[in-house]
Amino acid sequence: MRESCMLSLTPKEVDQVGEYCVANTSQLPQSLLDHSITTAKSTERNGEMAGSLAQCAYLMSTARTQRPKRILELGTFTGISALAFYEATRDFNTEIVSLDVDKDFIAIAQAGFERYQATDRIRIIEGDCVQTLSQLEGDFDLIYVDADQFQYEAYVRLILDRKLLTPRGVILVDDVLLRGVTVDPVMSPTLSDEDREWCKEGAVHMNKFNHFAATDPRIIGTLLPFFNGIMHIMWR
Ligand SMILES: C[S@@+](CC[C@H](N)C(=O)[O-])C[C@H]1O[C@@H](n2cnc3c(N)ncnc32)[C@H](O)[C@@H]1O
Repeated sequence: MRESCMLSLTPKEVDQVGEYCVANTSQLPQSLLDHSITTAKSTERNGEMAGSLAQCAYLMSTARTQRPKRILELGTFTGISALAFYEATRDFNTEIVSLDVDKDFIAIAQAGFERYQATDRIRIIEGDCVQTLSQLEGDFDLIYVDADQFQYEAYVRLILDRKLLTPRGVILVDDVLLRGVTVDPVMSPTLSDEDREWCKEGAVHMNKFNHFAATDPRIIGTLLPFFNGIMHIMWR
């Protein structure tokens, strides 16, 4: 039984698999294809912080299944995941609220939303997520957590304590495996020393977060071993 193992790939092979997934995925909208190029050109390290097109397709399918009235995103970056939610929810008139602290990223995202005429349903709130979550009102059917990885537990605790998630809602928390370094500091041999140090620092917080998500009595947490690790959370 090895079906829970992630593929062991070199960075080049990861890109190849990503391209293959996109080529075999239905209807990725042109806005996302274009915005992924804009993101790669306008941010450091080829827009590495952005969700991949394959991951955007996964977010779109989840949003379509959930048929949400409201989506909350923590971590806008250049807006590609928010745009994915927007495209997926054209039939549901979903309101999308996206949080980020970085003015420069927000400006790129906002320009993209204007270019793709998505400003009618996407609203960005600028500020630190912990502060914004402490004041945000309303409830959300889908919450995507993709901001400061050191703060994940604080984010999800606030979401639960403040009942920002609807009774049948879903929280998706990105990057919880940190290229496998959350599991074992020597995993992913092709990681650079710099990236490994960063992942090792994050892993301390991520291990605490994953344990919290798996054991908090209010929720069911399921750690999914795809992309960079996704924690799927719903009310128990
Ligand atoms: C991984 S990126 C988000 C990627 C985006 N969801 C996508 O798929 O393209 C993380 C984002 O979180 C933002 N961020 C980091 N710390 C934050 C904080 N404390 N509060 C709000 N946003 C934060 C960063 O500015 C960055 O844009």
